[in-house]
Amino acid sequence: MTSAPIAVALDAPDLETAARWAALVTPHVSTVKVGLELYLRYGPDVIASVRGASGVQIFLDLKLHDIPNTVAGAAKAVTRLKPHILTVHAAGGGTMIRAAVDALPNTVIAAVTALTSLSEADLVRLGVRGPASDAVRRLAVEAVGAGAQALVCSPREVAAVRAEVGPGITLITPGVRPAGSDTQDQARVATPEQAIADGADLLVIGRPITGSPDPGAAAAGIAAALRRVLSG
Ligand SMILES: O=C(O)c1cc(=O)[nH]c(=O)n1[C@@H]1O[C@H](COP(=O)(O)O)[C@@H](O)[C@H]1O
Repeated sequence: MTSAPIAVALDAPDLETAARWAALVTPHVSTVKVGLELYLRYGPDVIASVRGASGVQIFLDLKLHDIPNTVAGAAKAVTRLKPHILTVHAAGGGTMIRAAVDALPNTVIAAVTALTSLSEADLVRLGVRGPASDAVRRLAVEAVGAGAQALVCSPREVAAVRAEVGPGITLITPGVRPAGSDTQDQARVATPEQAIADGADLLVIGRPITGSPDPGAAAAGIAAALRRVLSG
């Protein structure tokens, strides 16, 4: 059975917990995501701990956002970790995104458009013109034009982004919540089934899995639901 297109966000306070979660979910999912919490506490060694002996893909979510020269240097600094995916903020602009793409040719550079924790009203207050989906599409066009092979957006915009960028770009959606589960600090959310039906290629899911008493079973349950959508 192939693993489901899910990146489990290992947002853990300690390495032991992250490695335990990774071991429990990797039979069911394609990818595990290491973000700022783990990386800033433990540094690059965290990657080997969560990768373990499995063939799971590593999504390194550092959301780089700086001038092009600094982003290029930061991207080169993680080369030896061989991440499958590395995030940068699309708002850093095309030249910055291109710098990351050129610095890490064997890694998929994923441009984060508008954080899923921001509501439509938040975005307007921050000066974003028009609906979120328009802003996300503008950022997506900029990022793809600069060579980004993947985009991070909310599942609410994924269909509009797909229509804009076509089939060749990997669309990654956080802000995913199984029906009835707490949205917590996420604002622009949808269910896993809806995200996949609307064209997402990889779902980032953290607390609905890692906050469960049995993260392995939670991952297996969502993976089975996705398989039903994908085969239907
Ligand atoms: O780049 C990301 O992965 C990301 C972008 C975004 O817009 N929203 C977002 O939630 N994320 C990440 O996705 C994960 C979502 O976790 P949960 O809200 O626990 O499912 C976290 O690790 C976030 O850092």
